[in-house]
Amino acid sequence: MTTPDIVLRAEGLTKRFGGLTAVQDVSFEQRAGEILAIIGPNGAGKTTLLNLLSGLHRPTSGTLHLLGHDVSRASMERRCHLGLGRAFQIVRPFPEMTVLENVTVGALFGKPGARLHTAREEAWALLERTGLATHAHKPAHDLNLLQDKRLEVARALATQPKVLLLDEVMAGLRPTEAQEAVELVRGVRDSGISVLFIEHIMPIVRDLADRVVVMDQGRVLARGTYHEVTADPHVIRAYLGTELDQDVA
Ligand SMILES: Nc1ncnc2c1ncn2[C@@H]1O[C@H](COP(=O)(O)OP(=O)(O)OP(=O)(O)O)[C@@H](O)[C@H]1O
Repeated sequence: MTTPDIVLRAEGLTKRFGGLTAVQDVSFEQRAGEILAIIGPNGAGKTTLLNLLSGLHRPTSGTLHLLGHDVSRASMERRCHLGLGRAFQIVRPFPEMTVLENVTVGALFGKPGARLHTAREEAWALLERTGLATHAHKPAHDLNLLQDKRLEVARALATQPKVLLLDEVMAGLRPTEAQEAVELVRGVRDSGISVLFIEHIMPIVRDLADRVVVMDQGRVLARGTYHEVTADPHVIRAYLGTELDQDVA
């Protein structure tokens, strides 16, 4: 099956928690092969939006299409099987299992009916690709932070996504490690997977994103290329200034 031109289409997505509207009337499209960044100040609703995309939350209103399928009310499993993968900011592998076993679980989860030996072969290939092959037989709790993040990306890739959601996976990395992680994400995109990521570190957004959606107080404040949104006076007022001073180098 060919991948549609638009992999994600959110229309009027809204999420209320009691009296608080965390995400309000958010609409955007992600094109196939695109790296799309979601940025905005603390509390802007970025994580809630990602939770609406992955299926952790159901929207109060609005719709979401994934690869042409209406998944507005679909479970996380259904979205995963349709081609959505997610790596979390707080890395949560199974700590006692080896790195290889952790990725194998991802490969089994992503494909109902997958055979164990096929899943293990796929897991090996992903460990090579994410630079973790030499750590394959270590328990996951022995990895350092960068390796943990590589493992999280490998586990998400093991579900064979067409769209990968990344939630601040660069957080806490040293500058050289962040650059390695940037290369990893570029490699993921170059393999044909569309990537949507939340990030606070602006140089990473500049280096990675084809387009940027800026959120503020639950709404979309601006969208465009990095240079377009960072020149937008509304974005500068609501978010930038201090953020632009941060650097990964
Ligand atoms: N499960 C929940 N129940 C109630 N309120 C929530 C819940 N999740 C998020 N919120 C609220 O929704 C708003 C948006 O939060 P969210 O975590 O989505 O923002 P964010 O842009 O990801 O922030 P940060 O950059 O700090 O992670 C905040 O006011 C937050 O307190």
